[in-house]
Amino acid sequence: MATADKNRKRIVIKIGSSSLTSLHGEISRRKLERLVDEVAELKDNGYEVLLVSSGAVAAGYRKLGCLERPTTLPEKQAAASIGQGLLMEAYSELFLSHGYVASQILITRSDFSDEIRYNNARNTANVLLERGIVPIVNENDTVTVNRLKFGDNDTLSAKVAGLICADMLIILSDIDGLYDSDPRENKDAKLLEKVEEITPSIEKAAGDSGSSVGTGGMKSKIDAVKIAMASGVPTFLGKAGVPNILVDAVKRKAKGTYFDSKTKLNLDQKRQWILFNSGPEGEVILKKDADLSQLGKKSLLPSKIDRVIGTFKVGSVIKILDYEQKPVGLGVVNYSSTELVQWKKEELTMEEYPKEVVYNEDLVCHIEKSIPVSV
Ligand SMILES: Nc1ncnc2c1ncn2[C@@H]1O[C@H](COP(=O)(O)OP(=O)(O)O)[C@@H](O)[C@H]1O
Ligand SMILES: N[C@@H](CCC(=O)OP(=O)(O)O)C(=O)O
Repeated sequence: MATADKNRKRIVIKIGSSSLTSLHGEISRRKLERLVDEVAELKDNGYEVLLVSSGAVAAGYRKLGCLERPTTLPEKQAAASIGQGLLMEAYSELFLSHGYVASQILITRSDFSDEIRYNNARNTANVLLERGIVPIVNENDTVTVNRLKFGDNDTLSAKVAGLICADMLIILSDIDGLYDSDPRENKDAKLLEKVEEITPSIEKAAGDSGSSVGTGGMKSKIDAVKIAMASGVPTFLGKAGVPNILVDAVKRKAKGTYFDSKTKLNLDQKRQWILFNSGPEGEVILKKDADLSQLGKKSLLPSKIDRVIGTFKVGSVIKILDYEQKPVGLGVVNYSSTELVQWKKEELTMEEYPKEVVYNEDLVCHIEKSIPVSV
């Protein structure tokens, strides 16, 4: 996908809590320094870099008076409130020592489910990147509620990489890539150097748990990779702290796992927003004879709708279900649920409907089962 300045490659780097902390779960200055040195080297080589950094909770919990990383949401939020400032202070100082300015962007899931705020976030990031700043993104932990959290920064980093049309997403973790089974449980686990498709066996290999300081584990990294792949962003997963890992990763020489989509879904930004961020509000069920092969080629016509479920307004994102209620698409609807229900009752003819139910350009369809949808 194209970036704003074609000559400058755009890289998003995600670093997890476990790669920024000491054995006791507190932020390690040495690890932070090493990361910033490497990011600065990429900047020196002409790359635009956006960093998605975890670590707010880790940086703050001791000062909150907790002996260990807290587990309750209010305590984590309070720790993040202390730690985020400290983390940014350290990043700003370290980047300045290389002659680069760092900036902070805090995002919640609800910022991304609002299309206007989503687009604003892109505009802000674009200005910062084009002016040589290093934006540092984290979830706005202090205000998010469990139900509406990204929860882990892996998913957030993939959504941000799609948002700014990154040329590459680099996920740095405490492990040197994806293995064919959890290396903690199987010492013979093998590193997968190249992955073109997230198959069920890869999902199984990733399991579901992470380390004691990270929240995501390998599962959330694979979910993130699916989003990045669908958005056309090649992704690398490797170990933080390995010398030259960032420069080598962009040259495709680093040890780790490279994820390159074979299917090239390359969703445009509107469709990325619909699929990964919008949060559908209602559903329409298609008629039995609706030709599903036309979905995605043409706009969705009122005559294809059998039933309307739930309440939605003009401009909401709705799920499109086939006759057997299997999801076949998502799209921005041009009518409210009240209008659609009423008009169906009145048996309006096609000519009496002023427009299609969902325009083709506002519709994502044939959603591969493997892609996590924002529902
Ligand atoms: N198939 C797998 N390949 C690699 N790591 C795995 C796999 N399954 C589980 N893991 C575990 O996932 C951990 C990385 O996740 P996590 O601790 O959340 O990292 P981070 O803090 O970097 O987000 C690894 O340390 C590893 O123990
Ligand atoms: N937003 C949280 C990060 C959540 C988290 O732990 O993420 P990760 O380490 O990437 O699994 C923080 O800054 O502490």
